[in-house]
Amino acid sequence: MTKPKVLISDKMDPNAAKIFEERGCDVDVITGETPEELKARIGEYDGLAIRSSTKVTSEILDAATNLKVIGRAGIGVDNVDIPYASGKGVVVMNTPFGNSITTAEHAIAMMFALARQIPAANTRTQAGEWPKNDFMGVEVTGKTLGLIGAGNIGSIVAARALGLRMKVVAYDPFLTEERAIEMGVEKADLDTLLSRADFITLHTPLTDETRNILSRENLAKTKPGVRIVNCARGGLIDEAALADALDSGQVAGAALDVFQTEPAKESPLFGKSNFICTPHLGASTTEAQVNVALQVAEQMADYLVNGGVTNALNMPSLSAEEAPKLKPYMTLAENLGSLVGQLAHGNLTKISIEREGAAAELSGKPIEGAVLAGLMRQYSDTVNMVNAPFLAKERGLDIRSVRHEKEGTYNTLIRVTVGTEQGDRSVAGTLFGTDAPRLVEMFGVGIEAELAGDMLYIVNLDAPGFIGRIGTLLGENGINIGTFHLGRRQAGGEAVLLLSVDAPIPQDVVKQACALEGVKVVMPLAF
Ligand SMILES: NC(=O)C1=CN([C@@H]2O[C@H](COP(=O)(O)OP(=O)(O)OC[C@H]3O[C@@H](n4cnc5c(N)ncnc54)[C@H](O)[C@@H]3O)[C@@H](O)[C@H]2O)C=CC1
Ligand SMILES: O=C(O)C(=O)COP(=O)(O)O
Repeated sequence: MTKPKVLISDKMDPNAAKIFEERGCDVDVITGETPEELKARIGEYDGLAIRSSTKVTSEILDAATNLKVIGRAGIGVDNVDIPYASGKGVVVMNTPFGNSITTAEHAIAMMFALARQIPAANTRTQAGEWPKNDFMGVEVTGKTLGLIGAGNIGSIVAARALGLRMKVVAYDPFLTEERAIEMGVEKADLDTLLSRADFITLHTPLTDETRNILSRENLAKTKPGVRIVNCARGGLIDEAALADALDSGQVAGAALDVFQTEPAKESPLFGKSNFICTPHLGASTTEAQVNVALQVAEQMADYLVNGGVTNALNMPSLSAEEAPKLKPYMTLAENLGSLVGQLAHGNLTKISIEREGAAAELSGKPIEGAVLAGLMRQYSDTVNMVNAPFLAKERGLDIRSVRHEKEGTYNTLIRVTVGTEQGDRSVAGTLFGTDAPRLVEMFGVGIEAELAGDMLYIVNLDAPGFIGRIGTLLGENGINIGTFHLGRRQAGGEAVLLLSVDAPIPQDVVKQACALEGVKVVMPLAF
């Protein structure tokens, strides 16, 4: 097997490259390339490891013809076009906790730097001025911290602020009352927070809802003399409005680690005496960089080498231990999806995926992804488990997943039922032993078959002589039959015939088979 190839395109702790190599990947570290250079190179790689500098746009993804996984050594993934990556079947992972303490500490450091004007005092002291009378600070003890975003980083900032004897008011639409009590913070709406906070720190991702959350209008609602810290994402604050608010004194000080446009080479904020900034250093500590580098390399290598999925933003998790156990189920699931997809001719409105017995104990999402991948392969060659659920939803397919803990006839079973214009159609399969996927039921008829290669599906009226006639027809056309599987509901009723053949069946042979007496359906299948 050729080794997966990974490109590290942003500055990353050397532990990342080491882990990739140890885990069986070839790795190149090439940082600081232009988008054109990256576009020209990316086609060679199975994995791309990044921080915030590399912008993974749709153009880059179009050129990334072999790419399977993007790993973000850090938290924010706004530099990756995730919907586009999902559409291309590329898994996007991040390391959601590795740098959160470090970033929370940076926010607290910025808050103190603002409260005591440390950067300006330092500059002027070192210039020989000794400006002791120019820097009157404020205490943080007893002050109110307004926390916008109370997730991983926000809650660490809250804990540190409580330790500093501050009061914490949090605005986060997803924060429950119980969690707020557990964190020791007061849950508030945004306007209340703005009117009460002496310090505001931001800890949300940049989304359509959070963009410009500190707009000109909202800055005007703040308590006069507020100090604002943003170590989350540029774009959360209207920078021009913030510059005006600093000039008017409405905002007494602002500290930004992140800017709307990065690298920020110019800004209306630069040069203001009550403004502090750092060049996106929130995650830049030795500890955090080792954490995220190790973690991203381990996660990506797991996926590329073993199929394990951790911390993916566009796919359910799957541990490296569970991945090998799931492998035969994934083949079964994909084949069942493919079978119903081929038989239903695309007229599908809904699909239900049932797991019974041992299959019910396994993660449902990967099995669901594999069924949908098999199903959606009728429409697109580039479909895989990552993009199949998105494509299925795009087509308006109603997807249901059901688990039955109790075993039925088989100790493990996957059943796929699709809703078509002609009514519901169901197929089911099991594993023989631990790793041999088998179809065991098709449209209510018991039939045992391995779904592989080229096959022919026939429904006919059960009558003597038919099997001989179909065998003769295929033989006369030079088609060799590999395996032969029969099933029927009752003697003399409808019978199902599933043949595996050594080559695809030509259309004219299909037509001849359709013309045979008693034949109702003839359909070539491929797996
Ligand atoms: N400056 C730096 O170097 C670093 C910046 N960050 C950034 O910090 C931010 C927060 O990271 P985490 O705490 O790990 O993320 P998280 O996902 O744990 O927390 C984000 C919180 O924001 C809340 N939220 C979402 N929409 C909101 C809205 N409209 N209003 C208020 N709250 C809302 C969510 O409910 C969630 O609780 C991210 O944008 C991340 O990219 C992270 C690491 C380093
Ligand atoms: O993890 C994050 O979200 C960060 O913003 C850190 O960015 P960086 O890896 O330092 O470019």
